Amino acid sequence: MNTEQVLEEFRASGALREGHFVLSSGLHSGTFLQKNLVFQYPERTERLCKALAAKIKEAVGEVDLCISPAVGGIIPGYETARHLGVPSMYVEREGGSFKLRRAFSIPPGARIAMVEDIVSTGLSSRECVDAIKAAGGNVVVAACIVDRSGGRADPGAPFVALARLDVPAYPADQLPPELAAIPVEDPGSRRLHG
Ligand SMILES: O=P(O)(O)OC[C@H]1O[C@H](OP(=O)(O)OP(=O)(O)O)[C@H](O)[C@@H]1O
Ligand SMILES: O=C(O)c1cc(=O)[nH]c(=O)[nH]1
Ligand SMILES: [Mg+2]
Repeated sequence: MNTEQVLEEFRASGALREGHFVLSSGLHSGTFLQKNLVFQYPERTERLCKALAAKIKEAVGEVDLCISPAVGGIIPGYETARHLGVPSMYVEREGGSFKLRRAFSIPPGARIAMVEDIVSTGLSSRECVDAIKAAGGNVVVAACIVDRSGGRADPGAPFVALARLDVPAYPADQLPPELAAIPVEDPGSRRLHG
């Protein structure tokens, strides 16, 4: 699957949103990939994650386990794991930082694929990779459906993206006037329990 085919799944789901969004990182953008609108469709999710699983295998060979950052990573992590024929776990925020909870435990020596939905700055991916390492895991690849950083993000492990875009994002005090004129939405979960 190439970037245009991935974007077509987002467009057809109404998931390619224009407006004024504050991103997980705190940066602002006029474009938001509302992946949950794609993941509500099992067949679209299957197509995307089957392709991501193949790309992971091509890049690093067999893995033993997928681990994703909640909330957005849970569905693509599970579906990618299904195509890789391995288990799927997730980390979730506890007091602001990602932890492996729910009695999940990492088998010794497991080769782990960290599976993220969208990468913007790479911060959430790095936090997830760090949480996996803190739980004793070996992350051999950081994979995502869409990297919107133009390849500049560093997720903290060898990086595989199914699609790659370069979408502008701005600090709050450097907004272009056309963006500043639009009311802001905060669609993610990072600040939900603040
Ligand atoms: O590369 P970054 O700059 O970290 O941005 C990408 C992250 O932002 C979103 O998560 P968010 O924290 O908004 O919550 P969600 O997973 O519940 O959507 C998305 O799911 C990624 O995890
Ligand atoms: O950076 C983010 O928080 C982000 C960007 C995006 O396009 N989609 C998303 O779910 N999160
Ligand atoms: Mg997320």
